[in-house]
Amino acid sequence: MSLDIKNISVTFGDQTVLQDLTLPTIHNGEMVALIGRNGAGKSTLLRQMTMLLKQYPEQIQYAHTPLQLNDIGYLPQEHRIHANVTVLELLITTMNIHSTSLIAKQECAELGLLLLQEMGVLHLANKQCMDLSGGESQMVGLAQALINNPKVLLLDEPTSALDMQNQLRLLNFVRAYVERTGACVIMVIHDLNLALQYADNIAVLHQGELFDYGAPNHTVTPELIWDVFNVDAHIVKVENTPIVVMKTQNVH
Ligand SMILES: Nc1ncnc2c1ncn2[C@@H]1O[C@H](COP(=O)(O)OP(=O)(O)OP(=O)(O)O)[C@@H](O)[C@H]1O
Repeated sequence: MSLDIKNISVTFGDQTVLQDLTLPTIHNGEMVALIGRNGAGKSTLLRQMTMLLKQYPEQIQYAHTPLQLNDIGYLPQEHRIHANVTVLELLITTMNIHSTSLIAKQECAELGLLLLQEMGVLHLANKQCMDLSGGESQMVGLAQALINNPKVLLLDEPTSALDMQNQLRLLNFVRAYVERTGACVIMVIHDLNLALQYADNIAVLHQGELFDYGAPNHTVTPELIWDVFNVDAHIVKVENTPIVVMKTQNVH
C-alpha cells in the first residue's frame, strides 16, 4: 500500500501558496516529516488533502485508488475541543459506529478507554473537553485522530503544546501505531531534532515547491538549514543520533 500526492496547486487571491506540488510515493508504514518556514504552506497542504478528497480525489491516491475521507485521521494545528462533552464521550461520538445499541456503545467506551490508557492519558477520560489544557487537548486530539484506525494520519505540529515527556509519548505512540498497522503518516514539525529522530523521510517545503526530500541524515544538513531558514547551524552526533545545534548569535 502506498500514498501518492500529485500536482497540488493552491492560491489565495494573488498568492500562490503551493505550485503543482508532487511528493514522492509514501510507502506503507512510513513517517514523513514536513518542514519549512512559517507560511511555507505546510498546513495548507494537509488541509487541502482533506478538501481535495471531496473535489479532486484522483490527486490523492492510496493503493492506487482515490483515498476516502474515512481513511484519514487528521490532527489540526492548535487543536482545541469546544464541545460540552467529556473526553470519552468525544471519542465515542467520533467512532464510526453503525449501531445505537447499548452493547455497541459499551464496546466503543471500552475501545476509547483502552486507547487513552495506551497513550498514557487515561486520567483525562472523564474530564470536560473544554477544561483541557493546551497539551492535554493535543493528546486527546491524537486519540480522536486515531480512534477509527486510519490508513493515513495527517498531524499538524502534533507536539507544539506538549512537555518533553508527552512529546516522546505521542511520537513513540505514533511510531508504534505505524509499525503495527502500516499506516502512512505526514507530520508537520518545526523541531528538526524530533524530525531527525522519528521521520523515515523529510519533505522540505519552500516557496510553494518541494525543495528537498529524502532520508533525515542526508536532507537535514547545515547547508539546507541555511538555505531554507537562514540560520547558521552545526550538526553534531550524540550516541550516534544527529542533533541540530543553532548558532544563536547571527540571525538574519
Ligand atoms: N484561508 C486562507 N486565506 C488566505 N490566505 C491563507 C489562507 N490559509 C493560508 N493562507 C496563507 O497561505 C500561506 C501558507 O499558510 P500555512 O498555514 O499553510 O503555512 P505553514 O507552512 O503551515 O506555516 P506555519 O509554520 O506558520 O504554521 C500563508 O501566507 C497564509 O497567510
